[in-house]
Amino acid sequence: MTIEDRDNAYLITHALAKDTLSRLRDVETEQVAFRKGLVKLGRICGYEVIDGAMGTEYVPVRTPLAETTGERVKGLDDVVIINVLRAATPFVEGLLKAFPRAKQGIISAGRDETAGMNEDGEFPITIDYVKLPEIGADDTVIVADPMLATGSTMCAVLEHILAEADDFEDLFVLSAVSAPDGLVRVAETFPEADLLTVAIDDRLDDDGFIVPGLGDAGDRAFRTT
Ligand SMILES: O=P(O)(O)OC[C@H]1O[C@H](OP(=O)(O)OP(=O)(O)O)[C@H](O)[C@@H]1O
Ligand SMILES: O=c1cc[nH]c(=O)[nH]1
Ligand SMILES: [Mg+2]
Repeated sequence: MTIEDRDNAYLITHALAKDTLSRLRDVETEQVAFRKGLVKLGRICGYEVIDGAMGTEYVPVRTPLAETTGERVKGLDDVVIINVLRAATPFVEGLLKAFPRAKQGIISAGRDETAGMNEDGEFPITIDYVKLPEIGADDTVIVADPMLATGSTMCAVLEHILAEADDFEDLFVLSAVSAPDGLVRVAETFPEADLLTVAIDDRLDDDGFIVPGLGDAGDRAFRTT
């Protein structure tokens, strides 16, 4: 099974998204610029979700001069954004500029990197904090994590979400950079989700890092090593 076979994985192709990601990839981009870049990318991706998936409806508008008809985005208030701690935090800050009234959830999920990848290319994932808002049938749920590497974190996160909510309008997994293996793992395991990513990179290295990728997004944004 390859990405080309999937009908639930999509590339975000906005030129500014590609430009911003290229700056994030640059090893010379330091913490503040890196964090701001993730915020910017989140905002662009949010606009792309609105443009590609949400549609508009006609509404009456009274300007200072006349009655007219305008357009409003459908379902803009029925959005749930789930922040996968920690690297998604600046990414979500940007998404919230596109969805300022979104309900927000948090899932703290981390790879156990000392355990390493198993023979199936998965990491053990520790989830130690989950706080989700109520998810309703009209809600568009966006699960944000800039990095989708082996997909282990996202699979664990989606399992949690789907255990609490199985009725929603749409479920999007939004990432900046994905590795082919992880993307396929998540797309196959969760056919009810649509996967959106700005780039699909070449491969994972032996430590489970995306190559070329952008390094450790959490460490670069939070200045830890
Ligand atoms: O697809 P996977 O192989 O699971 O890898 C992706 C995960 O790795 C990173 O988180 P990390 O565990 O480094 O935590 P952090 O965000 O706190 O740095 C990243 O933010 C993803 O959550
Ligand atoms: O390349 C990777 C893989 C997982 N997490 C990251 O931050 N970067
Ligand atoms: Mg990390």
